Amino acid sequence: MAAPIIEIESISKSFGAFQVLDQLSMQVMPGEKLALIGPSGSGKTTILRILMTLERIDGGHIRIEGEELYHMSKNGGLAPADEKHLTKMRQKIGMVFQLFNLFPHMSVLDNVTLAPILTKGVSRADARKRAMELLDMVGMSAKADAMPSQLSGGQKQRVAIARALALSPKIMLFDEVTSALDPELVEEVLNVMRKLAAETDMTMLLVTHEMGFAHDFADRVLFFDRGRIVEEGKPDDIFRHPKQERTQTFLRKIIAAGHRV
Ligand SMILES: Nc1ncnc2c1ncn2[C@@H]1O[C@H](COP(=O)(O)OP(=O)(O)OP(=O)(O)O)[C@@H](O)[C@H]1O
Repeated sequence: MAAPIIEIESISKSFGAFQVLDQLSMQVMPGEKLALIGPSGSGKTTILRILMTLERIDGGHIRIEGEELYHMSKNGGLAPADEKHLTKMRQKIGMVFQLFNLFPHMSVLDNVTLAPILTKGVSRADARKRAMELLDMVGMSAKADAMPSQLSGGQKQRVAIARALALSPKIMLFDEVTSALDPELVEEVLNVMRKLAAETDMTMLLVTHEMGFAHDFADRVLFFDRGRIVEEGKPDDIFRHPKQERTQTFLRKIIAAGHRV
């Protein structure tokens, strides 16, 4: 049996007195498509940010392909080891954020080529060639010379996906990537994600409030509440036959609000 690509072991994280994650453990297998669902504030986004080393952990272990992501630092506390290690680990993971985070003063093409040129030393010509392939894949090659301000939210998000893919990560993290979009733009972004799921063997972790999409997309769904995994299973088990009362209550509210699960 293959080894997990991500191993999270008893991690804890507090912001001041507020404990967001409480001894959380989970494993992700290579190529798995995972949906993280649950009420607001349950810690889903924090997990993605910790994997991306945008937040530190207070305790526990995270291993990516068997390699420790955080080490005990000289002044105590767990932190990414050093710049070199951090760069290497970060290249394994791409993240797409709710608010796109494109560089506003750079063209679409420059947004996508920047990281490979800067962090991997890829030549400008090679970076452009790869960027155009990726922009084509997300249906944005015609806008390669446009500036982000000239794009719709859905277009920006598709560029952000191409940019995250430019370092050829093995793991992609999607943090509520459609929640800032007008409803008519949601589907174009979800279609790109469907395509990625179908055509690549990347490991994908998705934090979402789109339960219908999570149901179609995921191999496994994790339901979070107050920094813990309350229930996990195949989408049909979680969405059609949730066992835990907290999962049932959460889904009842979603359905009552008129959403598909
Ligand atoms: N940098 C921070 N400083 C202080 N508190 C924070 C910080 N980041 C997150 N939090 C708090 O931690 C809790 C968990 O946040 P997180 O974003 O992980 O939840 P979530 O499950 O992703 O929620 P949502 O679905 O609303 O995005 C929230 O109460 C949030 O306010």
